[in-house]
Amino acid sequence: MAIEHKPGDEFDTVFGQSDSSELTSHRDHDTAPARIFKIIVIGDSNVGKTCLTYRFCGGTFLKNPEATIGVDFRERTLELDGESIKLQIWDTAGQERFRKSMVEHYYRSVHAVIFVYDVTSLSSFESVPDWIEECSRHCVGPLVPRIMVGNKCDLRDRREVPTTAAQCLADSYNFPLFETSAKEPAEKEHVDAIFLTLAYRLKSHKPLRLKQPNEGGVGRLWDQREPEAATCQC
Ligand SMILES: Nc1nc2c(ncn2[C@@H]2O[C@H](COP(=O)(O)OP(=O)(O)OP(=O)(O)O)[C@@H](O)[C@H]2O)c(=O)[nH]1
Repeated sequence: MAIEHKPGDEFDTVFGQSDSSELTSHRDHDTAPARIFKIIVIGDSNVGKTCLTYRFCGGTFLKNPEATIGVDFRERTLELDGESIKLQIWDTAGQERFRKSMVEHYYRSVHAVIFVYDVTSLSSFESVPDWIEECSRHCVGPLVPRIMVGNKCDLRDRREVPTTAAQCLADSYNFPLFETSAKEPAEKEHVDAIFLTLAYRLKSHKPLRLKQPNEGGVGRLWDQREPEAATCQC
């Protein structure tokens, strides 16, 4: 079941079934435990979920990633306004055969969802509503922040998904949209900023605006409203 979290909540028990001792780690400088947030990254196979999460948690572009089987976990602890926040990123498998036994685990007690598509693959973009529907089927409610990320923007000549179409779809769900590249070194800070935006959102539960480098309208105010039926007229 999705959790509505408020400032001051603690999430130490969220991963009660995990065997990771990291999850109970505490801040070095005092005794307050870091709040832990589970973020799942969802989307078709090959869109770059592993590379995006690796870029954020490892700082570099992962060359020759292998298809994710089940789930890979990555973590990064952030210091936000003096508070230690630990993001536990669940890099999920895009291939059905590698994910079907794990789906229930993906969505259990999730705090935020990132839907990834590949801007050079129209089919990966067209799959986004199916991923959103799967998410809804697993009772992830409107108070769980969700964002859409179009990856592989470095492949400018191969783009198949126009920003306008992506923005239209994102608007129909009231999700913020970001376009980036896990590969392009110049986008490193932007990848960080996307995850940071989520982290601030989770921490404060308040609307937050991320300024994009081009200010082209991609990346905007969060809107908690859940549309009754998402429709994209584009
Ligand atoms: N040009 C470019 N290639 C990328 C980018 N991100 C990932 N790739 C490549 O896309 C391919 C798939 O990347 P992954 O990160 O493994 O994709 P995935 O979505 O995790 O795939 P699954 O584990 O099968 O679900 C790899 O060959 C990556 O090198 C990017 O931003 N730009």
